[in-house]
Amino acid sequence: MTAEPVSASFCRALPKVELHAHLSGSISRETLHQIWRQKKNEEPNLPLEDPLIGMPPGKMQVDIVSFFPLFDKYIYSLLNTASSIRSSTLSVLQDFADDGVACAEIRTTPRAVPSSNITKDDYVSIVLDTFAAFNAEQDKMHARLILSIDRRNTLQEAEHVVDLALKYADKGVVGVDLCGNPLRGDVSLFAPAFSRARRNGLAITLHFGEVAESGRTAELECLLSYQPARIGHVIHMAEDVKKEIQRRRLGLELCLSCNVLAKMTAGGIGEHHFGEWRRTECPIALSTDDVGIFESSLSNEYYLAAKHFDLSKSDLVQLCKSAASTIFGGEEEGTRLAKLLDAFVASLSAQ
Ligand SMILES: CNc1ncnc2c1ncn2[C@@H]1O[C@H](COP(=O)(O)O)[C@@H](O)[C@H]1O
Repeated sequence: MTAEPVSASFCRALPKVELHAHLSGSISRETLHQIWRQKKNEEPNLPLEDPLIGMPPGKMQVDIVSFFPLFDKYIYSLLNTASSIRSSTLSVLQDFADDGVACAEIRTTPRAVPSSNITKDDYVSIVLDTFAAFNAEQDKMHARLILSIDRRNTLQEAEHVVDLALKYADKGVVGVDLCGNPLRGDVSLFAPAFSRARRNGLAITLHFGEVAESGRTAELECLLSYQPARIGHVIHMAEDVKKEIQRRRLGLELCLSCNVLAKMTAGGIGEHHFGEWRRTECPIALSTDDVGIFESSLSNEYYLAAKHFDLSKSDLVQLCKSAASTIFGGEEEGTRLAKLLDAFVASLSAQ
């Protein structure tokens, strides 16, 4: 591989693996705008502001407190019909594929839309049908689904998410996640739900230590007792917890721009904890979290990592391999990714 510095086009061409992306947070501003325009045509008195004005591209200032209400108060009001859920899902998949993502495990929280007679089950089925149609149409990117339990859920709601994940496991659901506002909820409630998910073969990923308040050892030990294969963000925690993560070699889904822009970490990209974790044996999957909001694509995340941590082209290929080693999508998909990465390296050497 050439020793030239990493370029943006190299990062785009790299066959990448996206393992931590929230579906509704990954919708581009332009797609939200189009959905808004269509609704506004149908309903001129629509009380919602144009997303290009309400969430101005390149000028959004969000922190962990102002971030979550964006979904409940705004984005979900736009995604309230089967057709808007379908078209936004398709645009997210297309955007990841266009960015050179070869494998995407995208998560979403089952959401009922009573005004359109959409149950949580219908929602998952609409999303999965869109994934299936996308996967069938092209061979560049394979998309799988992870269902999220929201920290605000009751145990009964969490059990329903697990029911849906099991019901649709043979249609592309590969795991269960715990997400939502880290300043809310009691994660210990969900033990029976995660235990059932695991007993039935679903892989588990958990948002982990996103803010100091959710980084207390009691909470993190509880989360580790759910036997996650991967954990996301992994910012705030005591040294003993870090050691346990390393002992288990958990897969780490790390989101550079999201954490810096939402001020979940102190300092800039160069101070991100990616620098610390990359010296351990835990596989790392650089991920975008919510590219629709933070506006940094996965290839840009790789570019930023190269720039701020002095990584070479072969370091980035290794990073992709490390992400591929921690997918939930199974051995066959792992082999496909390994071949893609080998072919990518071979094509560079041939140049
Ligand atoms: C800082 N990053 C984050 N931390 C925790 N939860 C997050 C998140 N970003 C997004 N979500 C969760 O994902 C939902 C939107 O996508 P879906 O409707 O599920 O597809 C948000 O409502 C929130 O619960």
